[in-house]
Amino acid sequence: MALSFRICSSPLICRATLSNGENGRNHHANDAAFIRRAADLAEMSAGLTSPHPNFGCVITTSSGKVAGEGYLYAQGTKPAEALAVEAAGEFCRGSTAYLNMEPGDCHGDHTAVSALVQAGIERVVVGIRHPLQHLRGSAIRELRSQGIEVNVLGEDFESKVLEDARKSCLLVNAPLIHRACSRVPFSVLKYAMTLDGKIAASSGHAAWISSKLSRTRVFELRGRSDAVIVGGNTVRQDDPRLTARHGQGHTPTRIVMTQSLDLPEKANLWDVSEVPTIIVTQRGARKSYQKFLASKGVEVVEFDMLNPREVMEYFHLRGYLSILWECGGTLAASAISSSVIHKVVAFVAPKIIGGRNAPSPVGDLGMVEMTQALNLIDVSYEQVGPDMLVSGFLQPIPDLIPIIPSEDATVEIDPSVNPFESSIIFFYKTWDPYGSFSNFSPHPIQMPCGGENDDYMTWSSVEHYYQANKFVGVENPMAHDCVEKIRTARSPEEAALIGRSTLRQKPELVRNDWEDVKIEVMYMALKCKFSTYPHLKSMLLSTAGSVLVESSPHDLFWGGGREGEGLNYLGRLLMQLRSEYLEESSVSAENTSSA
Ligand SMILES: NC(=O)C1=CN([C@@H]2O[C@H](COP(=O)(O)OP(=O)(O)OC[C@H]3O[C@@H](n4cnc5c(N)ncnc54)[C@H](OP(=O)(O)O)[C@@H]3O)[C@@H](O)[C@H]2O)C=CC1
Ligand SMILES: Nc1c(N[C@@H]2O[C@H](COP(=O)(O)O)[C@@H](O)[C@H]2O)[nH]c(=O)[nH]c1=O
Repeated sequence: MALSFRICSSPLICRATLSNGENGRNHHANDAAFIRRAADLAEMSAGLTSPHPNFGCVITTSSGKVAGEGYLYAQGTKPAEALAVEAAGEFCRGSTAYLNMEPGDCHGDHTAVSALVQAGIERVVVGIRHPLQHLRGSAIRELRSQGIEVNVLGEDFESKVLEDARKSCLLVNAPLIHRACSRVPFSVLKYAMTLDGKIAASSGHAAWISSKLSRTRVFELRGRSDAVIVGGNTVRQDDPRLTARHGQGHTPTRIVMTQSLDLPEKANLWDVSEVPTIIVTQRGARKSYQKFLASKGVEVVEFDMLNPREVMEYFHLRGYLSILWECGGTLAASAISSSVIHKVVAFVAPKIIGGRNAPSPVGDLGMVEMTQALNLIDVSYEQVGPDMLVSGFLQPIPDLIPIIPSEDATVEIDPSVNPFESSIIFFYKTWDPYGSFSNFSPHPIQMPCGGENDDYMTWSSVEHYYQANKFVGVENPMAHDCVEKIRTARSPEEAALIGRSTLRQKPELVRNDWEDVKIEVMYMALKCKFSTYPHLKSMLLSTAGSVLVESSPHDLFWGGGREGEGLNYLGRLLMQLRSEYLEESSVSAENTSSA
């Protein structure tokens, strides 16, 4: 909803003009289908290039026909948006572009945004905002500043079918989202298991549990990972190659975690002619053997604390986005306990191997009751040849809902605020540190009575004035009574109670234009309050640069809501007032210096 209002002389009759934007559209099903298509396109480079931000773009004409598509092949190649614009040609004009993720123009590169603008795209639908904070929101703001209508799923319009489409956008960039929200790469634990829960025979022999088809899927999984990691014991037992076997495209680095460095002189992994191998080990382990490995071109990295989290934080710093854990149960248990595993992929083969000591996929987690079991979420089941592929998440993909409500509008109101750098000042109850910002604070205000004469009326609080205005100007004696009852209410809470209950029980007493004017009414009351009390005005000015959020968990219009899903209009109006005061003081400072 785009809202513009002009500042009027008297609040009682001022109108705010609502320009209803795209919310009226009910193309949700179409939007969802094309966003899902964009997410599918974004996947196209997986396995071909090193994991990177995955972008897909679908351009559709006003009649809903696909005019052009594109996806980002690899970092530094032509953006998906530019490719789709090229493919759509003159059909771009007046059309809609669907993006699984906000364009990632970075370091001054505006190729994606300018491609859409110059092509004459009229509307852009975005699955998710860019997860990386330094990029988040800038392309959306740039597109809007060029007059393009931009809808962000989950922020501008809600619906179940769109929620599913949005989920596909989160999934296709899970590694990037995790990079934005944590200091470890996105990790998938993958294993093949017999029906009786073994990952090898009691002898340690494991070739093969899963079918050829399943192992082809594993090669794909490896291809979309930056690295594959195993424990020392798996190297000793299997002498694995851990390659993607696809002949072209991306080959993941192979990592071995070993405390003892007790590894064989000869191993497939020491052949680094095509794929690098990195050994991560305890500091000081077997120095001579380290030299031997180095002579083979195998990189050795030492850790004081060799544990999965330290190792993952290290590879996060090396820019790895996605790791495939193909280790045995011992290391798997350690990785799960360190909560570095986000997703589990298990190939269950219809085989029985038995063996009391045969190894299982996950070693000791210290759990003794079934109620302690870790439940996977978003579990999916797929038959792959004779095997059953069960995959699910141990940790949900962070949802990226703005950490502040209405982040775009916030930046528009007060450009000095960076939604992700600035502090956020929450206020709600009058006894909070910034409780005086609340409408319930006991600061009487003098407001014009409206009409010809310049009479003023005293209201005990902003809340009294705001609630009474719901019923002002309604030709009904009951409405007049209501205004009087609210005006004389002994507390702001009482005034709010009368106003809210009357609005619910007797809607016919509410003025017709209330939805149009309520923001203006509130603005004028706040302007009066902060102009009347200098200490309140200086308190407001002292918050410069911070985001102000009324942390009401249930008032999703004036408040910010529990997870920032509220519109936070009270916070917005206070930030707008603050900007105006700051503007006034900088203008008067200039005048005095030039005088
Ligand atoms: N079916 C399947 O999908 C798979 C089956 N397997 C099978 O599983 C068996 C190997 O399982 P497992 O013995 O559990 O081997 P792991 O792959 O779990 O390796 C365990 C070794 O990892 C090293 N390590 C380094 N840091 C840690 C840590 N923080 N916590 C735990 N271990 C650490 C140690 O090596 P070190 O001793 O050198 O110090 C440890 O002995 C083999 O038979 C193999 O065939 C293995 C992988 C997949
Ligand atoms: N046995 C077994 C798996 N074992 C895993 O695969 C590794 C061998 O990989 P490579 O040397 O590239 O063929 C081995 O070390 C272990 O990590 N994987 C599976 O998908 N299915 C199976 O049945």
